[in-house]
Amino acid sequence: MAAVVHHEMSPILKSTSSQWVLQVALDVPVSVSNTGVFDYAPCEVEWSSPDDWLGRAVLVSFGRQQVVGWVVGHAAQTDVPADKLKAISAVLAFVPRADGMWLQLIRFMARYYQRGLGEVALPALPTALRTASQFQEVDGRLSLGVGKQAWKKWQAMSVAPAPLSLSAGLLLSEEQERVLAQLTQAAQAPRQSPQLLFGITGSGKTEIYLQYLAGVLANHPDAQVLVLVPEINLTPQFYARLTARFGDDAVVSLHSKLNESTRLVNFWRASSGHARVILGTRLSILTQLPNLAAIVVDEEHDSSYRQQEGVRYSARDVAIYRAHQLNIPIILGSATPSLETWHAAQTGKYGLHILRQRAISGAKPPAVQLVDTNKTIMMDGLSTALRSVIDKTLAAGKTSLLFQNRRGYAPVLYCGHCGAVNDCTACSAHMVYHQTTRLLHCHHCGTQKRVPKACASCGNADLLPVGQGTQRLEETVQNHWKAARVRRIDADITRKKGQLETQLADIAAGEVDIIIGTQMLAKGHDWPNLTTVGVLDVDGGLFAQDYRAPERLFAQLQQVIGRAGRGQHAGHVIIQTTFPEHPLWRHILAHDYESFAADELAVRAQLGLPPFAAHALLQVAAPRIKDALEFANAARTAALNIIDEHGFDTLTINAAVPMQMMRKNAQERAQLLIESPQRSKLQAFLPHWQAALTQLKSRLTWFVEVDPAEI
Ligand SMILES: Nc1ncnc2c1ncn2[C@@H]1O[C@H](COP(=O)(O)OP(=O)(O)OP(=O)(O)O)[C@@H](O)[C@H]1O
Ligand SMILES: [Zn+2]
Repeated sequence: MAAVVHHEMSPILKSTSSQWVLQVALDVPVSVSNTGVFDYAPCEVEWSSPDDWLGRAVLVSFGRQQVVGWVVGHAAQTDVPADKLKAISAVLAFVPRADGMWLQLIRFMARYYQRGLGEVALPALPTALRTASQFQEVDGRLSLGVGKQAWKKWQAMSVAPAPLSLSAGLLLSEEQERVLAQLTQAAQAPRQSPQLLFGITGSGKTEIYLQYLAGVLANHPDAQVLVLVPEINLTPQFYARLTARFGDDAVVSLHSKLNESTRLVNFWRASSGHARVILGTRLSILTQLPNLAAIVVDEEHDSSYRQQEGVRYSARDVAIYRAHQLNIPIILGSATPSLETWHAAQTGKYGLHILRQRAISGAKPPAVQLVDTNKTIMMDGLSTALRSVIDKTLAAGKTSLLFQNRRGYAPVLYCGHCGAVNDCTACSAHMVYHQTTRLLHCHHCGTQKRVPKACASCGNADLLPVGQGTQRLEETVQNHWKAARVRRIDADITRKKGQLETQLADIAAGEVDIIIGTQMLAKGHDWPNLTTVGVLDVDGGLFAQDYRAPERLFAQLQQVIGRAGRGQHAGHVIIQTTFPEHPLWRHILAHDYESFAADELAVRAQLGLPPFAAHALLQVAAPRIKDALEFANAARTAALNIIDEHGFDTLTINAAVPMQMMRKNAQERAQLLIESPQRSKLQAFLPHWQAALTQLKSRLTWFVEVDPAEI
């Protein structure tokens, strides 16, 4: 395993002539350069072999700017004329050198997701390290701008892999013990395969991860382990459990809400091999970890693992590749596995380990009751049954959670006179009325505007907020239960620094009676005092168009239901619905993921949808839909030509169509879906198509998403 060394600040050296050129990956879109790799001459360094350059972060001039890049290869020749070939400006010793495995990972991602190497590789660095202007020349040496203090702090740290200070784990239940033994056994196999830990909510998966990882870390004094969680707001609780078990010095977290200085130090600690336990959100899967020995992906089904900007990848899938590449164990944990993972476990491709009971003895899955809102008197969205359960919960000194997956006050501001609603001018969407800011917000493009005094169409001054969001629910609840301590948790409160932390701390301290929250709250949290959950207004999800909608809704409901009754006290869940006959409820009432998954997989198999097929989706955006469709149709013709020429016979090229939400951010969007029952056929086709698309030389924005989240 690699030793940990501290880097000196690197000298800036002038160029020399050389027999070979270096290939440097830069973060430019694929529409500019298919590969994202550019040739440079080496600058003068103490190393003699071109191999010594591999994996170094460097500063180079590109156009009129200095930019940061990675050296990913070298070659004997270049097409760049000698007088045009520029030399590398400096080697950035602030970035630990990447090893061959990491370069291979980046290559795999670029190929699989059809993007440039630099587009994949550069986001692996904290912003301060990939921004050329942050590097300043002082006395012939490079110094870091904003990161200077962080660098000093890191330089003062011990360079060796951090020692663990291990605390004893909990005494495992029989079931946990058995699963831990199975996982340990699986880790002995000569060829590792992913292991699915399918455990109901509250079954003690986290404790198993901790004890499993303790074993891995004890095996080797340098070993590093990576724990992925889907959401930043899950990191504080998880971090606390990790540091309590492994010691403060051994654990770092990596996510985008850290301040730049902490982010830098944590990045150095992780990428140098110093930190032993790395807790991160999806972006951390790109971090170089020289001694990586095991990976855990918690809530593996969660859609937050999909990167939706820039290179669109699934961090879960990249984690699986990374484990495969290094032949190290990977555990995928979930109470509601993704159907892809479940299918792989059913067919024996992945190991399967099941926890059917709650970890705390006596704790049971909560009783779930459906309330037919057609047949009951509703008061401000709350049924009589729900109100009376909340009354009882309050009287018992316990906590209730109301799940309302829509933030803001009301989703529509409606003119009672002419029926006009307030729509976003840039998106095909209504603007949501927010009472806290007294503004209309577009949840798609972020536009905000003042609430109009009167209807723009007819002048009527009486505009009505219609429908319910979390803010309105908060108001209703507080009016109804005047003495109750009510807290709302949704994405809006996270904008104020520290507010989320305070709210979560209040809840954990048992100082909250009624919690109102969106899906942000639904997962992962462990509050023993929470006994009652009310689910409001999820009917929209029953009839959504996307084929993954039932899977998402089932997972979301299982998660939110799973927050109730985790301690010694029985839980009670009330779901309000206008469609009590919908088949999904049968599985929910029975807490039966397996029957749900079997039904859903049968549908997918019949329709030839993932995991029984692979998808790639072209998305095109233009000011006018006509132009977007024109490009998508040209892309379709190009695809058909490639199939004619190369004979990729199993591919289906669908028609180019406007996207379901056509307008967004003042752009109109079209899409084109390509399907194949065999992933390898689709993968073989994509590079040809990507090259053809680049040839179309359009100024429109377009990209291809491999394994798209939604179609
Ligand atoms: N062996 C054990 N003995 C006693 N308590 C345990 C044991 N294992 C876990 N617990 C406790 O049970 C509760 C639930 O465990 P944990 O949060 O790990 O469940 P989980 O399976 O990760 O749940 P979820 O999927 O809902 O997040 C926690 O309070 C945890 O401390
Ligand atoms: Zn908008």
